[in-house]
Amino acid sequence: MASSRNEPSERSSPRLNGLDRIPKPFLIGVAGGTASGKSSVCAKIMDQLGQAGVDHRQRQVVIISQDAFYKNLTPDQDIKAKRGEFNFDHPEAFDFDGMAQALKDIAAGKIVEIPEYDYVNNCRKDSGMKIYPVDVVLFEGILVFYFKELREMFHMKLFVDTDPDTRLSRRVLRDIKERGRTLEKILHQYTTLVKPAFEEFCLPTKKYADVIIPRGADNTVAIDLIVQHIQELLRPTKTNKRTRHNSDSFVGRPH
Ligand SMILES: Nc1ncnc2c1ncn2[C@@H]1O[C@H](COP(=O)(O)OP(=O)(O)O)[C@@H](O)[C@H]1O
Ligand SMILES: O=c1ccn([C@@H]2O[C@H](COP(=O)(O)O)[C@@H](O)[C@H]2O)c(=O)[nH]1
Repeated sequence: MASSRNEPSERSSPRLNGLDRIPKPFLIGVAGGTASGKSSVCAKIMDQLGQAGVDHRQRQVVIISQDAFYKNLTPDQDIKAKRGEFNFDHPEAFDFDGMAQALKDIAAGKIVEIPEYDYVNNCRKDSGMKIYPVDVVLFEGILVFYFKELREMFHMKLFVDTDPDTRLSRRVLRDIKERGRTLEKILHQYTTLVKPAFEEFCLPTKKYADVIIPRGADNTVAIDLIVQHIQELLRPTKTNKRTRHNSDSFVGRPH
């Protein structure tokens, strides 16, 4: 469960250019199918905002994965998960309340503890990640636009749109290398659960995106434009100097 405290920030680094005038973080949702490149796109955005090499306690941009909010499995579900038969792609698999509370606390400038997820053992790790007050939050996951309350909190919504064959081949390589899976189990889980759930729950949320990014992290033009746009939005001008609230976006486009 995410937890939060009203501790004062222990940091002294300067805020991102101009953000000292904007008290709330800029929340960006990044959705897309499995292995579409959501994490890679977020990493590139963070890099281009000049934050990649910065210590996590000093950072003004943070990436949070929705996967941190998978519910704990019951013993029966755990047995199914080990066989590749538990549906991790269904909205019910996520702790929606935990996600919403964490985002609200981050938006309120609190220090928040986010769980870390262990894909090998299908459970949360004992350790978590402390999120200090930041200027920009990139919240990525397959179903970040599925939950209305969550969706409406984002100031910018990106959908990473990568060809399904490419996604499957990347998922196979990644899950064998990093998530302790066998080819047989990956393909079984993909065809019976991941692909149908993508079509039912993830793909229909593409319509909520402000920007669709074809080819994911390879799309340097789209990423450059998004980074420029973020920097432009966050820079105070004579006309947008007023304080921004989540329900009072100064971004031109209505959601
Ligand atoms: N443009 C790319 N070219 C080659 N491999 C990529 C590319 N983008 C992502 N990958 C790889 O594909 C896998 C999934 O990418 P990732 O960014 O983690 O996707 P997601 O967060 O959507 O699951 C990772 O192993 C990553 O290194
Ligand atoms: O224990 C787990 C948790 C998740 N998954 C799969 O992960 C993807 C979501 O992560 P991406 O980084 O977006 O690919 C989802 O499709 C789940 O099926 C898992 O296999 N096991």
